[in-house]
Amino acid sequence: MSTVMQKIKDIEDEDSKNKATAHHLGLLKAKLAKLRRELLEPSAKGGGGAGQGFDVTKSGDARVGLVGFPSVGKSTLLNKLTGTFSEVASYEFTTLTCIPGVIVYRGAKIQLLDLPGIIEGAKDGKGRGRQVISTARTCNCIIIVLDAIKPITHKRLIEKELEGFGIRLNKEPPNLTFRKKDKGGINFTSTVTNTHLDLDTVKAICSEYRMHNADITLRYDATADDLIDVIEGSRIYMPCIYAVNKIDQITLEELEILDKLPHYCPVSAHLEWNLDGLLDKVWEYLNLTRIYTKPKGMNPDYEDPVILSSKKRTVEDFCERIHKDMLKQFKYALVWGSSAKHKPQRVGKEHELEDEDVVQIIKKV
Ligand SMILES: Nc1nc2c(ncn2[C@@H]2O[C@H](COP(=O)(O)OP(=O)(O)OP(=O)(O)O)[C@@H](O)[C@H]2O)c(=O)[nH]1
Ligand SMILES: [K+]
Ligand SMILES: [Mg+2]
Repeated sequence: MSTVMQKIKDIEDEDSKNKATAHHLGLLKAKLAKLRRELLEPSAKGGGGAGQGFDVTKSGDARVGLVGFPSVGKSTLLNKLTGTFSEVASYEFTTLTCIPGVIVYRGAKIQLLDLPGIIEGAKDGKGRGRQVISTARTCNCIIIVLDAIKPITHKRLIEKELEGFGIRLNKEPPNLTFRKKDKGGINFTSTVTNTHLDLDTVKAICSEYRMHNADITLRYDATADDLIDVIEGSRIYMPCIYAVNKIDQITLEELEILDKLPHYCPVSAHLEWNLDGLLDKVWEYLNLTRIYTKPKGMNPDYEDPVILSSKKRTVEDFCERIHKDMLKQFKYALVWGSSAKHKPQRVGKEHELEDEDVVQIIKKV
């Protein structure tokens, strides 16, 4: 283990010397990604254990995790948002395990996870860091909690810990294809101008993975890291909100600056300031789809929507959530709402639903 850690450090040192050429840098990045994976694989010995999260059952329609340095106010936030009890104290590492709570918001049940504080080096096995970040990987959205009176550099440190564990924040999966072949060498094409990658760099990265025959097509200005992410796989792309807590401790001028930053949400958990704003943002970032069911001849049930994710929201997904045999009996559906062209529109099971649509399923007789 220590040798892997040492290798990582050596590469990071070499990287920071910044003398390397683009393709050499690409090679270093690939080596680094491979070593990190080695470190996180279950076979790895010692160093805080493998990438196993806390054993908390998933429940509800979505899972949101609170991640941050110690004593930034994660537990205070959980208590105020969910009414669940998690111990709060002025000393660091008060929370030692994962404490779940539930928020019912706009008819959706959102599981909120309070997690132990992480420190720099968490991804490499310091403290309970790996367990925390493994659990974070199971979330649909992460709230990075920052302390308004602590240095702003903390944000970047937390991001690096999550990135080191394959979590990509507020980022779309790279729009590039990588196809392994049996022969033909490295074939690199791009539909746009590339400022980061050239054939040499791509070849250096591929050779590190012992891949000498592959078709690589870029559809945007991808970086070496993006290519490595695609080759490595198992990356998780997740929305992230930066909740800057303890704003009762800063000036109005400072608050105005924070308020303008993208993905930021200033709050005071203790004084319950802007918790509604935070919930609104969580809702926005989760991008859930509420579907109201309308039984034949009756009004829609607006109290208890079926909650679908933004990626799985066809009529078929809806049917599967209602009853396992629903699809067998499915004839067509009537849809009212923003996804419908008429009121109602008759649709098949491939139809994509929108938030707050009303659906009536017509069964075969
Ligand atoms: N001034 C101020 N203090 C706060 C606020 N929220 C939390 N605190 C205080 O910050 C300290 C740490 O709060 P916790 O909720 O225990 O923080 P945590 O992030 O869960 O800490 P660990 O579990 O140790 O990682 C406590 O003394 C809280 O009372 C806030 O909005 N304003
Ligand atoms: K604490
Ligand atoms: Mg805590």
